[in-house]
Amino acid sequence: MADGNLLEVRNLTMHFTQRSGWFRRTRRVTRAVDGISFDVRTGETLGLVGESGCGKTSTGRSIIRTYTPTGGQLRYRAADGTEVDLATMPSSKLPEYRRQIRMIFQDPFSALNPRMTARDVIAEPLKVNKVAGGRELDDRVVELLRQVGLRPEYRDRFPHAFSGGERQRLVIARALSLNPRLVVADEAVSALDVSVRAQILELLVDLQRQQGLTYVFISHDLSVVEYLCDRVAVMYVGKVVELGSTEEIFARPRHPYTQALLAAVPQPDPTRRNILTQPPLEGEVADPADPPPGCHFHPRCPFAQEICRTDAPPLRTTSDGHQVACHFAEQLTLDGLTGATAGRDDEQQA
Ligand SMILES: Nc1ncnc2c1ncn2[C@@H]1O[C@H](COP(=O)(O)OP(=O)(O)OP(=O)(O)O)[C@@H](O)[C@H]1O
Repeated sequence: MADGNLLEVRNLTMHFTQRSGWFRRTRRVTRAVDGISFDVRTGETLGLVGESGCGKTSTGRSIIRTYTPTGGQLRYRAADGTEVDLATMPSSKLPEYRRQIRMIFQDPFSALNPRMTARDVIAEPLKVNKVAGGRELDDRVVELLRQVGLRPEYRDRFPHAFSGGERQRLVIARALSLNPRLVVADEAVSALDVSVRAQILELLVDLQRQQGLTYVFISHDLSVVEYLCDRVAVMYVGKVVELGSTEEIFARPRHPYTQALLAAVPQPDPTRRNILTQPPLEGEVADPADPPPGCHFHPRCPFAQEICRTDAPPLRTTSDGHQVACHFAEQLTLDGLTGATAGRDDEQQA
C-alpha cells in the first residue's frame, strides 16, 4: 500500500444476482458497483457523490463488509500496521476490523431502537465487544455523550425524547464508542434541517480533528460535500467517472455528469461563476442491471459522440491532475466542448 493511505479500493465490484421464473432460470445481475478504484488517505474526508442508485451505499456497505464484494480488493492498513484485504477476509476475522471501521446511516429514527435508552444505545457495541463493563462502561458513555455535545443526564432518555439533531448525535456517539479509525457516513446529515445540519457537520469536523478520524462521506448534496470533503469521487451507474481534490472538481469539473450535477447546485455567491452553461440533467439514471453500452452516461450527455456509444472510457489523469472517465475530458471546458467535435453528433447529422 502507498504511504499515507488507510484504504485502497481496487476494481471493487458488488453485483447482486436475482433469480426468477421457471426453475429460477432467469438471472438478473445488478452491477451496483462495477470495478471502481480509489484511495482513502489517512485523516482525509473523501466524498462519494452521485444521484440515487449510482452505487454509493453499496460501496459503503462493501467497505464495512455488511456486503461481501463480488470482486476486487479493499486493502486496509489496520491499527497494528498490518495490511489486510477486507474484500476477501473470512467472516470469522471481521469483528476486529468492524471495530475500526464504522458506518453512520442517514435516518437516525430507524437506526435507533425505540426501546433502548441513550445509555443502552451507546453501551451496546462496548458490551458486545467486551471493551468495557460496570463503572468503566458508565464513564465511557458519559464521555461519549459529552464528545457529541449531549448532556450526561440525557443517558436515561429514549430516542423519541430527542430532537432529530440530538438523535444523529447519539448515532455518532454509538459509532465512535469503539474508537474507530475510518467512519463511513451515508447521507449522515440529509434528513436534518439546514441549521441542525450545519451543527452536525461542525461536530463531524471537530471529532475528526480531535480523534484523527478518516471519513468516507456519501452524499448527493454537493454543497455539503464542498464544505466537508478534501477529495471527491463522482459515481455514475456503478463506476467512478471523476476523482480529484474538492477544489479542482468544483472549479474545473471535467466530466459532463459532474458538470451537470454542479449546474444543479444553487449558487449563493453572486460573484462566483456558476457552472450553469449546461442544460439541466435530463432523464433517469440508467438501470445498473441493463446499462447502456459504451459510456453509461451517453444517453444523457449533451456532448455524446459515436465513440461514446460503443467504447467505455477508462478513468484517465487529465492535464489538471484529476481523473476523469470521458473520451473528451481534455476538450470539455465550462463553456462546453471545444474544437471541431462540439455538439451532439446526432444533431450535427440532422
Ligand atoms: N441488496 C440489493 N439487492 C439488489 N439490488 C440492490 C441491492 N442494494 C442495492 N441494489 C441496487 O443497486 C443499485 C445501486 O444502489 P445503491 O443503494 O448502492 O445506490 P446509491 O447511489 O447509494 O443510491 P441511494 O442514494 O438511493 O441509496 C440500485 O439499482 C439498487 O436498486
